[in-house]
Amino acid sequence: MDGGIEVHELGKTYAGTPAVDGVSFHIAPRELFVIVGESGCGKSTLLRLIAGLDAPDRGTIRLHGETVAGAGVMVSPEARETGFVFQSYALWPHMSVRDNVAFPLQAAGMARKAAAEAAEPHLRTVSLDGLAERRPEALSGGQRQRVALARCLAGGARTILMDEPLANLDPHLRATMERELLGFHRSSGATTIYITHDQREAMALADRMAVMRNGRFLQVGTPQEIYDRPRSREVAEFIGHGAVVPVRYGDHMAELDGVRFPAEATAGQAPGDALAILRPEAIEILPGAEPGALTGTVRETFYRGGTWEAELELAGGAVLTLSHGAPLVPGQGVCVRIRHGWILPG
Ligand SMILES: Nc1ncnc2c1ncn2[C@@H]1O[C@H](COP(=O)(O)OP(=O)(O)OP(=O)(O)O)[C@@H](O)[C@H]1O
Repeated sequence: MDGGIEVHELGKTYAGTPAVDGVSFHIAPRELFVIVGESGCGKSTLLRLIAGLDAPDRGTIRLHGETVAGAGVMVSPEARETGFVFQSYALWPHMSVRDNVAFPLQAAGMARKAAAEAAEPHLRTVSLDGLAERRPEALSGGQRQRVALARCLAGGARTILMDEPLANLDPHLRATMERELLGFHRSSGATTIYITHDQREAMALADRMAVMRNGRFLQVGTPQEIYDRPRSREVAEFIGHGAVVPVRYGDHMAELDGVRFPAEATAGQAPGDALAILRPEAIEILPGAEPGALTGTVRETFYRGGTWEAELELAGGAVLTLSHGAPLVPGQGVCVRIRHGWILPG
């Protein structure tokens, strides 16, 4: 049975400080699971434990139904049927593109010529068939990335681990490579774990994602769940834009500066003082004052290419984040309506 990836209570401590601190999760077969978190939160350590490059201090890892780490078991990286795509690309510099892709097949015992032929369809998949004779040094960053992907395909990896693979690329190439990575993941049939510190990239790619901090998972869910219903202030502020403001909550409504607006909360949320996350797209800018409107003064503005993002300080002191299709100017008075908010649990 193909059980995907199952990780239970995994822990790894370096010099008395936990880098991975009791993490448990289950990734379904063929899922693309993204782990996002700030530098130093433990993402790479977690990936290295799954790859078998490091041994955990506690917990278990099962890959596709087989225990590969834990309870006295430590399966070598080679025996885990795992492909890596790391930032450093890790291509063989003295081999051509074709030989790099054919390498896992040769390592598995296939003759050189047969391995080179078997590499061809994988080179075509990543559109590198025209560059097969080149050495990695004569490729762009994005092309090297694609060689690493083709090598994963050729190796028949059932688990693909990607550690910030797009970090060295310029923004335009990143967007192209994101599309290619998604296509690659789907055609490979592999279960993929992708780590990044870029929450935008995480949301664009993930079937489900985990937000990691201090060696732990703060929340696991689809990008939309995490964006719309963050479990804590930390998650709300790390994922997407928006403002966390104090409100009074009760009966599916929140009150801010004497104005009530619809608010969702987890079942069992007690009425009373609470914190709400208000996303920019849930705040409507009105042509003028009207009942149920809040008024404020624009503080900072940022042009985001086609839209203006602004911080609006309300009369009561709370600061909202707005997004608007027309220029907003610091000092300008603005009336807004809050369409809905999410009450942070607690
Ligand atoms: N071999 C090691 N020896 C000692 N400490 C380590 C080692 N590897 C990682 N750490 C520490 O463990 C913590 C987690 O590191 P890790 O590389 O997993 O973080 P990360 O989230 O991948 O960060 P980045 O995004 O910067 O790569 C950090 O505090 C790091 O300094």
